[in-house]
Amino acid sequence: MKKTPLHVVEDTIARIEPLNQEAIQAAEDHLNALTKPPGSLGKLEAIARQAAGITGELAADLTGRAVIVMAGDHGVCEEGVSAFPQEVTPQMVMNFLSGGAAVNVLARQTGTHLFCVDIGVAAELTHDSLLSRKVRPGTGNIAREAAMSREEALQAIAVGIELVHELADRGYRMFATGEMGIGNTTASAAICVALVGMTADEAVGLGTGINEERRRHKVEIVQRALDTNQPSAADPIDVLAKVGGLEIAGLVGVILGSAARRRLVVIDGFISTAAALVAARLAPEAIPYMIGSHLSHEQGHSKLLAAVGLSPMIHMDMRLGEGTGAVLGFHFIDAALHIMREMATFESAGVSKG
Ligand SMILES: Cc1cc2ncn([C@H]3O[C@H](COP(=O)(O)O)[C@@H](O)[C@H]3O)c2cc1C
Ligand SMILES: O=C(O)c1cccnc1
Repeated sequence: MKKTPLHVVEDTIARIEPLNQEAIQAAEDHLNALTKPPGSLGKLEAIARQAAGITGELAADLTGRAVIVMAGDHGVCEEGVSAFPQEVTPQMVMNFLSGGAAVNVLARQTGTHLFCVDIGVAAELTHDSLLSRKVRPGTGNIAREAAMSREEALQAIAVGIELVHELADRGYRMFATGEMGIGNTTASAAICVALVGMTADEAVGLGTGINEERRRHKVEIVQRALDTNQPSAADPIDVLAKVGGLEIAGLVGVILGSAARRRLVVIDGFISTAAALVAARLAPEAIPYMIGSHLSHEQGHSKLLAAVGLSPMIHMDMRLGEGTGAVLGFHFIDAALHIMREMATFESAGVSKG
């Protein structure tokens, strides 16, 4: 009998193990034997320790890597919350599939395979490389109704989990989260208000580039979404279903699945971090498998990252999404692993210790 989405989610969470402390200690000992003052490579050292704790290896080969771009539409677009129309979502999906989006370029530079999933685009899409896993064609308008049912939220999480299992079985060892969905900074801001306790004004940013007047309107819409739906802060799936998004739910699954399969998962910007927060609230044991990539220019990202317990690797003033920041972050993970593999030790180089 096929497992229900609820079982898939529960089994996945139950499988998440703590990091390998012995491997972390071995990485720490190796880092301290290298020709540098202890700790002087900062976050590169933290990444090396984390990668060791996840993989159980001193310097794992993480060349098999994928960015998973979940695409879904948002009913709340009818409230005028984005600078761009909803049709851009399917149009960008086709752009990902033909290799022309920013994330494609950055993925190619880091040897990353891109998988694009239609988990909820409000248009019929067919393409040989598109993973068609539509749970429903777009969410409900959260200013008036729930984004989706609880069952649909669980189904979308299960889509992400099952994809990670499939890719992990095919040899992928590291994942990046990516998304496309016009209107999804509104849903992400609503998640921040519901789960972090930020005010709508703190959580709402400019998204694709609205002006301050439209941002004020977006704040009101987010507040209305919370007043209408009354999500329960104690129940992350309730929050996801009532004010979230299908692509956000899919990414919750990607993150939980990565943790269950002991894969490092690099979290992109504001929207991906909203998914990371839901995953963290469902399964705090998944947090050690996550790495924050960059600090998005989107207002609220810094508080959101802190709520998950992540510290971004880079500050590039980016505010695009798609997985761009996460894939860029792969360069730094590669840098950390090269240090582990190639640097001389005090002993091998004949350098005196302090
Ligand atoms: C051409 C284009 C490409 C994008 N790639 C990612 N996003 C980003 O912008 C959207 C969120 O912003 P908002 O909530 O303001 O709509 C998401 O689709 C996100 O991935 C894009 C947006 C546009 C216009
Ligand atoms: O940080 C992000 O992910 C982001 C910010 C603005 C618009 N789209 C994505």
